[in-house]
Amino acid sequence: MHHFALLDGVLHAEDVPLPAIAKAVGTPCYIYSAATFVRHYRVFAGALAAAGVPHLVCYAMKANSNQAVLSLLAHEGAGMDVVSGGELMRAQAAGVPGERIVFSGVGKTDAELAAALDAGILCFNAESESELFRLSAIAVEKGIRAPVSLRVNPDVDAKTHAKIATGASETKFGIPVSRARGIYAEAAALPGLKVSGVDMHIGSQITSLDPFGHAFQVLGDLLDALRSDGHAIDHIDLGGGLGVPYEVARPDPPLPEEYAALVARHANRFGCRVILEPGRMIAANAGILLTRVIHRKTGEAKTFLVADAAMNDLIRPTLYDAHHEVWSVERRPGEEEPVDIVGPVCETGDYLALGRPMPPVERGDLLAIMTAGAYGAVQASTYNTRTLVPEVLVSGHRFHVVRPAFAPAEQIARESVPDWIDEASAAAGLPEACAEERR
Ligand SMILES: Cc1ncc(COP(=O)(O)O)c(C=O)c1O
Ligand SMILES: N[C@@H](CCCC[NH3+])C(=O)O
Repeated sequence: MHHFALLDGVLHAEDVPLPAIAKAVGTPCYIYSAATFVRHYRVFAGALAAAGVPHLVCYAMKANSNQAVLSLLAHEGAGMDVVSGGELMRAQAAGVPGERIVFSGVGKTDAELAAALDAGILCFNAESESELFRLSAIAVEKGIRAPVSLRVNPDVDAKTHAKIATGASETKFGIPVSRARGIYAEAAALPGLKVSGVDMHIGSQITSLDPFGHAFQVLGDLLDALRSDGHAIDHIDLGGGLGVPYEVARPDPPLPEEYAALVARHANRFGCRVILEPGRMIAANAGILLTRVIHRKTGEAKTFLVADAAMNDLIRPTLYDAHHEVWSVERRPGEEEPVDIVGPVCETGDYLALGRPMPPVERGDLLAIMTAGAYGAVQASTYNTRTLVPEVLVSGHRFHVVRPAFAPAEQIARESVPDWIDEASAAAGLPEACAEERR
């Protein structure tokens, strides 16, 4: 079942026609399907349960951290993977108990480590010796021991876009597997730490099971070694990274069920609880970006559709050459022709799709940028003093604005001009030539 589908020739989100949302909320806006979020979570967790793997799915909220989305998943029993004090605060605000939170990231500050200790989180996924020392010291001050895993870098090629591959030895992430035993021994000797797991994450939008299989093998070997060194490992965190189908014309990445079967094959050997941190898999196809065409413009050799959404709203095409399908909300009859779908931002790289075959599209038409539920709204900015677009959650016939727009007037109102600004201008002085002229 697809929750974004044509009904009587009009694209709907669940039971709501998209033009109705455009009318009520304006464009551009992000629109999420509650049922799709829930279904994706259940497919993941269900496949592991069916395979008899003791597990916890910690949704990687960096993909989409809207409070409504988090509340929905928390209600399903999901745990959360957080990467900042801000995300930790979000997990807590959504009612996720500490024992279902893991904390990833290369740069946790003292304040963030302390907040997570106070929250009683399940595990710190540490990424350096320096972090281990700080975490131990802060835990000792609090008179507790911090549960810790080391994020190990298995040095595999995740075969994904270079900007989102994390499992090769030249990235900033994790510690090299070759040094893991030594650093685990150091961790175990620190008074504020309790070694409890092993962690990895090799990258994102991974479209083949091979890199995962390879990495699970490396982790399994390490786990055996760590146990023989006397560490009591009670869980293994396999990270996230499973890709989603962005392109109709490309072979689909493995299904969550196939991924779960691979996890299950290794789980026996691991002999402990398995934690997974899927982000994109849960969120991507649960959301779209709705935009309206402002102008249709014919260039020398091309046709441009200038949409009201731009790279500041969805940066994935610009940043990763990412492909998002674009659908007309109400398709007009006629031949397809290739067009560039661009935004109003003053950057040549501001586009949503290039050379894309589209049916006839006129000024004023609505377009849906598909598979935009993950790494969409969370990566948006107000560049060019554009509105941070609203987010809308749909369930059945209902919809709700789960984050209102952040408009230019409010952006300006948040800034502050010091009362000495005129003096600052005088204090800057004039360059010689300029001063000459003014004499
Ligand atoms: C540590 C960690 N866990 C989980 C994820 C989620 O990845 P994905 O959205 O590809 O499932 C990421 C992002 O790549 C990550 O850095
Ligand atoms: N932001 C990236 C994914 C980054 C993964 C985060 N560790 C994307 O849109 O594909």
